[in-house]
Amino acid sequence: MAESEAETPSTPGEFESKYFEFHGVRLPPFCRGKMEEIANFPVRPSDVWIVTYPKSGTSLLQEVVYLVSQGADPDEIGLMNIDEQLPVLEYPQPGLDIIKELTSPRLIKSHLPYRFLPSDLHNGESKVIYMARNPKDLVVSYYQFHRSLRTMSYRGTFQEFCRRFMNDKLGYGSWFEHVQEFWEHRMDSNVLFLKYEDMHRDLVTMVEQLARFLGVSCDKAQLEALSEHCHQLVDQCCNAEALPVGRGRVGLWKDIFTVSMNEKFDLVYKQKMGKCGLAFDFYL
Ligand SMILES: Nc1ncnc2c1ncn2[C@@H]1O[C@H](COP(=O)(O)O)[C@@H](OP(=O)(O)O)[C@H]1O
Ligand SMILES: CCc1ccc(OS(=O)(=O)O)cc1
Repeated sequence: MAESEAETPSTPGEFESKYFEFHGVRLPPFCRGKMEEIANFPVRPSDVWIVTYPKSGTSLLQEVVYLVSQGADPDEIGLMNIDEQLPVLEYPQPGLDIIKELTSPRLIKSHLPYRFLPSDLHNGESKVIYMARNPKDLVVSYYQFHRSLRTMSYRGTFQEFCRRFMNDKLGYGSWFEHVQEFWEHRMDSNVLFLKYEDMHRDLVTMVEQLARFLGVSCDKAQLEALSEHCHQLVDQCCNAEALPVGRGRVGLWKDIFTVSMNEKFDLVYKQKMGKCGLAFDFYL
């Protein structure tokens, strides 16, 4: 989705006008007119859905899920266009009609909040993997993404962007509601709730969890090989020489947040996350 730098700056008004409100949630323009069709989208028992708030490590998770479920080689994954294999439900391309016709088993991604997903998913019709990322690294990542996206051409400061995030005024709505809604469904038999930081902290346990959830049977040696392959995928991004140092690492927010911004953020975090019991690693 990332596009090149915009030539014309986007004023706050222009930026606002790019979104639309759906049941009180700010959604990107490409979701307009298809929310009802999405609610009625036919889900299959063999589907695997990957759901995240944007910039939660969706690409990495899709590679790991693909590897665990299909047993593919990590080098092969690097060469193929994996995004083509795992469409995003609400994106204009390939679109709902094409996704409906894909052969089983389908792997489908979405950034939509739980309540806007196909109602079949609420009825436990297929497996849903949700991944959450600590909101400080996420907001930095989402800001960088908005700066590089021509259609959004965001030219505000990080401070202003962070304020929008804390006030739930970004595309796909409130991060706080997004994660808490899924957290409330973490015990549903068709839901697996994961955290991005755990991919960096304890990938082996995550691979085990994924294999169990997806019904992939493997012995200890196979599990070790799978985990080793998944490590390669994490390294390909976070230690890639071509990328800015430390992309995707946990705790990079510390270089961007000011002390006062951090204090304000912690206050909002405490207010909005309340006593939900969901905790994140902000450093590793
Ligand atoms: N193997 C991988 N491939 C792509 N992105 C990865 C990755 N490992 C970690 N990431 C990180 O995941 C974030 C993007 O999330 P998403 O895939 O949901 O858009 C980026 O964070 P940063 O912007 O903090 O570097 C990116 O660096
Ligand atoms: C701000 C609009 C937008 C567009 C696309 C997104 O998804 S992704 O991060 O490229 O997967 C998120 C937000």
